[in-house]
Amino acid sequence: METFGARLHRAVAERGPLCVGIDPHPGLLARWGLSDDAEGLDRFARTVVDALGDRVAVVKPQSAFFERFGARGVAILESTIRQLRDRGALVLLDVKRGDIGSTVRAYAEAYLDPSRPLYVDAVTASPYLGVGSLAPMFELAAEHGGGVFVLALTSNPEGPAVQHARAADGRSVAQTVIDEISQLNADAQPLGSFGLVVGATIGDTGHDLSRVGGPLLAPGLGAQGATAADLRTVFGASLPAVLPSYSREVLGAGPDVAALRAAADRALADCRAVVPPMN
Ligand SMILES: O=C(O)c1cc(=O)[nH]c(=O)n1[C@@H]1O[C@H](COP(=O)(O)O)[C@@H](O)[C@H]1O
Repeated sequence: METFGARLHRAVAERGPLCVGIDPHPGLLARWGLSDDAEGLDRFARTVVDALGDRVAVVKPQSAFFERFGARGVAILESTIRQLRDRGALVLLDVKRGDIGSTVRAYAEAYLDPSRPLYVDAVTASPYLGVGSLAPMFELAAEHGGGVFVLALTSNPEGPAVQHARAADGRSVAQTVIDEISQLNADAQPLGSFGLVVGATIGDTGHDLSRVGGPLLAPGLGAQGATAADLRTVFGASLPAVLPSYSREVLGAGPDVAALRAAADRALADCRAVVPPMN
């Protein structure tokens, strides 16, 4: 079985270092001339799949925008995931799950067990109930070749109050998360399956990402104000592991399929200029 890290490494080599999010904000639905209902959501998601599913390495549906429409929205999420996988994109479901371990086990089954309807290649998870509480996710990911991206240093301005706080041993809370995830990737080649989320907006915070061994998802580009050039400041020597992620910046070019493709191509060109090939 090929690990998620190996599959991601290959996808980025073939398609380039880019993740595009599917975040159907009500404002974007309106700009695309779509209704703010399940039908509009379905059309939006299908358009993104048609435009980008066969060319972008990773597509990241944001679950919240599908859950807004209840069972119909989740059914559309299921079919969006299938369509993306059929077109060869890796699907990273942005759900930012985190809970006590026994409940995390159920989340892990929902997203990382290949027999389940919402099965995806990888999910986002929150470690702020303790990294150890996510163990069932790590176990199921390892068992089935999936991936988990754990929040470390998030792109929002509220993040540092929690993430930069000092743990008992003097490290920042985020650094403890970074170090624990690094251990999970020990010896993984060519890339570990356990990633971290580090916002492109955060500047140089002095955190040590040099031993992570897995992918570094970098949201916050475009709509939140960061540019590809900012990745240099945030990631320094760890740039080869960075997977830049854009949502509104690319989606705003729709609904025209050619315009969406051109926006993704521009984003990819900006990222290629900064992010060297993965080691
Ligand atoms: O895990 C994420 O993807 C994430 C982490 C983070 O620190 N900041 C962040 O913006 N995100 C997600 O990345 C997407 C950013 O969207 P845009 O600001 O439109 O590019 C949203 O779906 C956020 O939920």
